[in-house]
Parts: sequence; structure tokens; C-alpha cells
Amino acid sequence: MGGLTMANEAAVLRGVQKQYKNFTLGPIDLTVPAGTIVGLVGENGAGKTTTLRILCGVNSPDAGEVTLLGSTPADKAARARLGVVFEDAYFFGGLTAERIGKSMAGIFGSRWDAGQFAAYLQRFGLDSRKKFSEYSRGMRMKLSLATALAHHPDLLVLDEATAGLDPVVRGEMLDLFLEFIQDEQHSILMSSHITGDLEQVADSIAYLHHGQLLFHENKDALLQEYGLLRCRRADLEKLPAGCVVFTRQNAFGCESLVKNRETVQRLLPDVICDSAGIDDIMRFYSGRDGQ
Ligand SMILES: Nc1ncnc2c1ncn2[C@@H]1O[C@H](COP(=O)(O)OP(=O)(O)OP(=O)(O)O)[C@@H](O)[C@H]1O
Repeated sequence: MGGLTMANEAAVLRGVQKQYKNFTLGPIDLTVPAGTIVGLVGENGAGKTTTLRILCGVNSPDAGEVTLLGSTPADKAARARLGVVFEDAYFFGGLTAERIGKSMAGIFGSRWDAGQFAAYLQRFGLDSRKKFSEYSRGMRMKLSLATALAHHPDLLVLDEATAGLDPVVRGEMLDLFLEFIQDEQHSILMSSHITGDLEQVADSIAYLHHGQLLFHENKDALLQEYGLLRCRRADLEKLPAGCVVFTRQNAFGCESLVKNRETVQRLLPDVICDSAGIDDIMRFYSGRDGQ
């Protein structure tokens, strides 16, 4: 897949593993090509936050290597070129946005762009004199994003950053993400349960399932490849091995997630094979767990 083999990579995880008491992540191989948005999806507890934290250097892996912006997450200079928004990474409640901006200027030095920060606050409709504790959840996410963007990062790592935002604001954020990667030098790795958002903006989708990366594929190819087939069980037997990912049986027949939608449609011309969304793909892969 063209987009995933670019030489210019914003981040690379190679053989990354992390062991918690009741959870094993990896080994994970994942590349974030420069100039792209990679959407990270997976069920609750699949390991998305753990992966993102390792990539940012918040946690270290038990095994494997992380390359961040040509260096390692331990490198301060590389970390300064990283913008992060984690769902639970909030500021001290008593601080106003104005005060937070001043603290960030102290942390990021010349990289901090006070004018850009003020412009984002205005664009997001945030009152800079209000205390963080007085902001709504959506406002907090917006402030976190403004903060992440105002030091001109090359890579944005977003963990559920659009959760809790209303559809209009979410739309604005997605536009902003697309603007951010426009020059092909900036990249985004974002986890989200709102798969519709990723269908809109992501170039590729990485699917984590029980700590394992099931696939990382170009989004358009993925949506082209998978299909939802409603048919009789006898029809499924006409399909080549490996075509059917999982089948749910109901009172009216079968519903299957299939790969190679074109082949399926050719072999079963009388059966309709609808396109499958990311939600469908996840739902059926999860369904296989009980097999
Ligand atoms: N510090 C920790 N100590 C022990 N277990 C942990 C720790 N951090 C995460 N885990 C475990 O790792 C697993 C993956 O958690 P993680 O937060 O990465 O999942 P996630 O995909 O981001 O989930 P969600 O969609 O619910 O946010 C979970 O079983 C969690 O309990």
C-alpha cells in the first residue's frame, strides 16, 4: 500500500511489547508515515492508550524499539516536536487558559507561539480568563488541543480527543486535523471510538484487538475490501477459504463479514454484498473471539 511505505516516517514501533498483570500488548509493528492521519481503533481495553503512551515516552516498552521523529521518545528535542492530547491529561483546575499559555511558554520556549494559541482560543470560542475547572468537558478537550497545537508540533498524538465534543465542534476539529497534515510534513496518530470521524479523515486504520495489531491498512482499500453479506448458509459454501471472517446466524439467515468483496459479488451475483464500515469490521472480528 503506497501510503504506508513512504521513507519519511513520523513514528515507528518495532516489536513493541508491554506486559501488565492481566494484559499483554504486542509485539506491535506500526508505522505512522509523514503527512498522514493514522486512526487507531479497538475495543475498550485493547491497548490503544498503552500504545500511544509508549510512543510518546510516557511509558517504556518491555521489549522492542520506538522511533519518534527520527529519534527516540527519550530525546527532549524529539518530544518538543510532539503534540499530545490524552483523555485524562487535564490541567490544574485553578488555572485560566491565559495562565496555562504562560506556563507553556516557559516549557516550550521559542517553539511556543502565543499568537497562535490566542488564535486557537478565539477559533474554539474559549474565554481565556475562565478557570480550567469552570470549562465543560468539550471546552477542556478544545483547550488541550489548542495547547498541543500552539508549539507547532510535527506529530500530533490524540487519545480520544474528539470524545465529548458535539458534532459541530467535532466537524471543526476534523477540518483542523486535515489542515494540519496538508503540507505532507505533519502527521497525526489518533485513537477514537467514533469510527465515523476516522472514516472521514484517516488515511489508514490500525486495529488493535486484545493487545495485538490485527491490521494496519489504507482506509479506502479497507472499506473497498470488506463487505457485509446477507445470505443462506449454503451460499457461503460457494466462497473460497479465508473469504468469510465471521458469520452471525439469525432467524432470517446469515450475516457475514467477508473479504474480497468483488470476488464475493462475482461468485454470488444474486446476493447483495453491502460495503462494511469500520464498526462492522470490529463487530465481526470481536464476534470471532467466542469461536
Ligand atoms: N498501569 C497499568 N497497570 C496495569 N494494567 C494496566 C495499566 N495501564 C493499562 N493497563 C491495562 O492494559 C489494558 C489496556 O488498557 P488501555 O488503556 O491501553 O486500553 P484502551 O484500548 O485505550 O481502552 P479504552 O478504549 O477503554 O480507553 C487494560 O486491560 C488495562 O487494565
